Amino acid sequence: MASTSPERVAAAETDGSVLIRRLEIADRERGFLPLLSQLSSCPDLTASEFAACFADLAALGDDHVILVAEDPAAAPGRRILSTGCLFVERKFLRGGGKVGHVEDVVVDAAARGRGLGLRVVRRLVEIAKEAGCYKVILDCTPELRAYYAKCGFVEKGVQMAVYF
Ligand SMILES: CC(=O)SCCNC(=O)CCNC(=O)[C@H](O)C(C)(C)COP(=O)(O)OP(=O)(O)OC[C@H]1O[C@@H](n2cnc3c(N)ncnc32)[C@H](O)[C@@H]1OP(=O)(O)O
Repeated sequence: MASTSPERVAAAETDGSVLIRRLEIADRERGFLPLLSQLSSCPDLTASEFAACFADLAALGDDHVILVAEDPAAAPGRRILSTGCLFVERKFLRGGGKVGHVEDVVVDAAARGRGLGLRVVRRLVEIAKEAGCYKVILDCTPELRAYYAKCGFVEKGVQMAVYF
């Protein structure tokens, strides 16, 4: 995840106004946590708590990729418009195969309907393919079936969970 990782994948792409790139530590000041709170509970982290979490995830290298979509023209604290995460799970199955898990996809409420969610998820799927994953999976609510179908996913199986 960290921009300092030697095995970092080249994730950046731009349409001229919004840049999609990997999460940077400075994104705490650009609205990353308030954006995540539009998806689920995401209490604020101090700068040092954020840095510690960033370092833990950065240690996973290209097995944990967090993308953000940044609008450099927006107000400084509201520049991160979208995010999504890819976790690469390594297996003994399939000759030491890899499975990509897409998690924590969210677009700022004011920026929805502009194709940002599609761009972020498609880029995550490309990264998973480039990493050698044989499939990419995710969990979502029934209401999001059509959105993820637009992103190239097909329905498969049933989600089960134990919450603590
Ligand atoms: C694995 C997970 O993380 S699941 C959690 C997903 N996140 C959330 O539910 C958080 C709240 N919602 C959001 O952040 C956004 O609404 C998202 C991420 C679901 C969609 O992001 P957007 O940027 O608005 O979607 P985007 O504009 O890229 O839409 C792409 C296509 O999907 C369609 N679409 C978008 N949202 C939906 C929806 N809820 N239901 C059906 N179709 C949808 C769009 O109409 C568009 O179709 P088109 O290309 O034919 O015009």
